[in-house]
Amino acid sequence: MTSLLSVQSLSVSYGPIEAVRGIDFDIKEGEIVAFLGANGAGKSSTLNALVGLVPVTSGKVSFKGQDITDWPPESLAPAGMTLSPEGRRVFGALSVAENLRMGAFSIKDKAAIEAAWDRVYSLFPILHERRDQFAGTLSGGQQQMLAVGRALMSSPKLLLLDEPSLGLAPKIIGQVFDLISLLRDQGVTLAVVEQNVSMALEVADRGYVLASGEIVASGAASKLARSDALKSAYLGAA
Ligand SMILES: Nc1ncnc2c1ncn2[C@@H]1O[C@H](COP(=O)(O)OP(=O)(O)OP(=O)(O)O)[C@@H](O)[C@H]1O
Repeated sequence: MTSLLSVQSLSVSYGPIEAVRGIDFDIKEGEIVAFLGANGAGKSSTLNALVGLVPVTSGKVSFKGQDITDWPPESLAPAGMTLSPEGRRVFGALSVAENLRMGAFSIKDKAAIEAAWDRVYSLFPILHERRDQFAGTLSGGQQQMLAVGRALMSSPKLLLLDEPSLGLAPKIIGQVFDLISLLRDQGVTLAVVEQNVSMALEVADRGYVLASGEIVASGAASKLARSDALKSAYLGAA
């Protein structure tokens, strides 16, 4: 399998804080890759740097064989990579349909936008039912569907999901992981940051464990699930 995304020596700093310290990883076409680690390990900073939401301090990011390091966020969706951010960040005062429309900002063709809406509504019929409702009035689970739906509007090749199950009821969490598998079956490659380690490793092919901005373990999900490095990363001992 060829690498869809290849990252070399990626570092991200916020002033004096080194959030990500020279990490290397790759994501192959068709994979689900989990990024795990305790709070503050650098997972969100990593995903945000991939889509240009925070600056890359040093290192190189290649997507589909092209150097995309330092590309601005608005050029990543048309290139085929989108992020569903932590905390959903839906626009509460806009309707469901308008939120989705924003995910298709780079699509000019009206028929293509309609097709994208149809695709998302067929994945999430509840969003179709509530398409004219303010997004702020949706439940947490529905807002999460909307955030994922918005990221899917540009038909990404690679979808980055930051904490998709955060704050959701246990019953809904299962649906989120079912969705991740379904999207992969539909040809989307996924990188998933998750605190729900066991469910993430059940659905993922591979994983990377971060601690203090470094990768401390990586490998097949089944192997990682049993690894001591994973346990130490959460106990803060890695
Ligand atoms: N905008 C910011 N300004 C300053 N420091 C930041 C900023 N964002 C993150 N950090 C710091 O960078 C480090 C890594 O944070 P990051 O959010 O990437 O970790 P994380 O693994 O995603 O954790 P969490 O699950 O809590 O989001 C932490 O020390 C955090 O406090």
